[in-house]
Amino acid sequence: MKYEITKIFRFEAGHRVWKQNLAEGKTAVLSGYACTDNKCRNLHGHSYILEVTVGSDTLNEQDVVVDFYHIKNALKDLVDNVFDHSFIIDINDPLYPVFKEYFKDLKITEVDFCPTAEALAKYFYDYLVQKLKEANLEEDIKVVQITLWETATGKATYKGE
Ligand SMILES: Nc1nc2c(c(=O)[nH]1)N=C([C@H](O)[C@H](O)COP(=O)(O)OP(=O)(O)OP(=O)(O)O)CN2
Repeated sequence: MKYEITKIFRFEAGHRVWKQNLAEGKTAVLSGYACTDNKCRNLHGHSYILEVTVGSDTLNEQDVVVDFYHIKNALKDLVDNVFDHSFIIDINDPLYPVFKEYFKDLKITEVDFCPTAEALAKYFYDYLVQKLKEANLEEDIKVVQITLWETATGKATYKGE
């Protein structure tokens, strides 16, 4: 892409990485199979920072890829009304039925994957691609990448195909 623009969103949300298993799997060798405290299985929260990068090889008649305003509004409902101040839970999480029963009056965002930064980045990517398709803009504007900062020291990026 000759031109790329990035819009940043912020939201607060809780989650738990129920699949975390630091003592098992091929990558556990990196820590010497030492860690058994899977702390991210606990219910915890993040001040997420979402970086949305879209691009084009040409500028439109207003000399922009797309106005930041439109990118903001394409994701505003999802970020502010769905994710912000919610608890993100995988419907495959063994605790999901308990959440459904006891927290039905609270804001829960249901997803069909373990809500890691990587998987959430792909979720936002797919959502924006679909929005652009619905607006017949998929040829004009490409989603270049989505980066999701989970903590000040950890982020994940999804770039699609
Ligand atoms: N590859 C991934 N690893 C981890 C993810 C993730 O989304 N992708 N998520 C988590 C947890 O949600 C966790 O809250 C963040 O973990 P971590 O970086 O270990 O947090 P710390 O506060 O301990 O970070 P330090 O800066 O190293 O103190 C876990 N892993």
